[in-house]
Amino acid sequence: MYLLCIPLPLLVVNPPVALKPRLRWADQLEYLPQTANKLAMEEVLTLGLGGVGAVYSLALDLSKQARITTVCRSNYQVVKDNGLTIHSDSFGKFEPWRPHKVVSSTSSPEATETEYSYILVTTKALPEATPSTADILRPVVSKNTTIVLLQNGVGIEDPISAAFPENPIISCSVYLSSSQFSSGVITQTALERVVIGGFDNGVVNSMLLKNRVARFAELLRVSGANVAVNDDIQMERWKKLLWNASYNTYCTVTMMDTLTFCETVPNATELIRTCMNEVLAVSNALGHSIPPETVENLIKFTMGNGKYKPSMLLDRERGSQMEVEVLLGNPTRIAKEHGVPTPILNSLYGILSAENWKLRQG
Ligand SMILES: CC(C)(CO)C(=O)C(=O)O
Repeated sequence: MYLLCIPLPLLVVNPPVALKPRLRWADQLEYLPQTANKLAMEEVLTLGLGGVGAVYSLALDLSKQARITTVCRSNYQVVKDNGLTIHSDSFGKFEPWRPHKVVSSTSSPEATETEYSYILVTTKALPEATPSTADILRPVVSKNTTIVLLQNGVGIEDPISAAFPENPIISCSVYLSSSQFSSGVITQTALERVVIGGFDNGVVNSMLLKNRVARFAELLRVSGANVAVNDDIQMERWKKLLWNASYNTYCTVTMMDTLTFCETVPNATELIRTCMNEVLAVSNALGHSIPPETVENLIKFTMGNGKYKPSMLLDRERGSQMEVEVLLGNPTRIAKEHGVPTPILNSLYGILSAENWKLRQG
């Protein structure tokens, strides 16, 4: 059993950034229906029903204020016939849990007949994959849809925002120890925490975005989820990247869980620390203020905890594509644009890109 609890320094929510100028009355009125509809049933579509997708779909369902349609691919038949078995330390045991509707694709008539207020994207973030996530979403995104990204990495919002500039996007930093070890059976142990915030693309009205974030947070909170709202969600994403760009990558290269890597590789701590400091330097160059002691706190915490297999290692073991672009490719490109040297991240990017290529060859 692999357990991981995320240390407090990683979870501490920053104080809100400076208040934005107040909207005029007329602008506020325009968005009043969002508040007036507060208790209306939300139509929610979940793309991807693995560990993260299943647990947060269940959570939204438990709010009794959301009707869940799920798009399933590999587990479509199993979920359609039997529902999902979910054993969740946070939300309880469900044998089975059934979404309102199960569909096999976003373009199927059963999927497109509904207008969704929220679409949850919980698939792996693979910007290089075809069809792109934006293309998969296109048939089900309508004028009033808010797109919620529950994915790892940085820069993940850009392609979605480019495809749907008028739709609010909620970006989420998810800490969830949950996996689908066999088709349709999901296990989630102690860790459950999500930090959410609006993605400001300069097009979507900021009051509308704030309302959509608040409503989504409320839905999760009602169900008992551990949710926090942070206006500086990008800082949260970079903070999480400290862990993902170091432990995910070294554990995957060595095919070792965190503890085995730390205990058997003589310079493990030095490797992790250098990697985290590179991520910190890029994040500083972007103007995010992650406390520097976060690095040592994360190392101390991870070394003092049990064996844990990061998601990237699980992907490699399954022979699936790994999130190399969003955990390493985007950060190294951003580093380059800002003149920040990242030799360790660059070399991990090269090595893991090669591994991804080999996985694609089968
Ligand atoms: C934080 C953690 C460990 C679980 O959500 C993760 O992001 C991963 O395994 O990739």
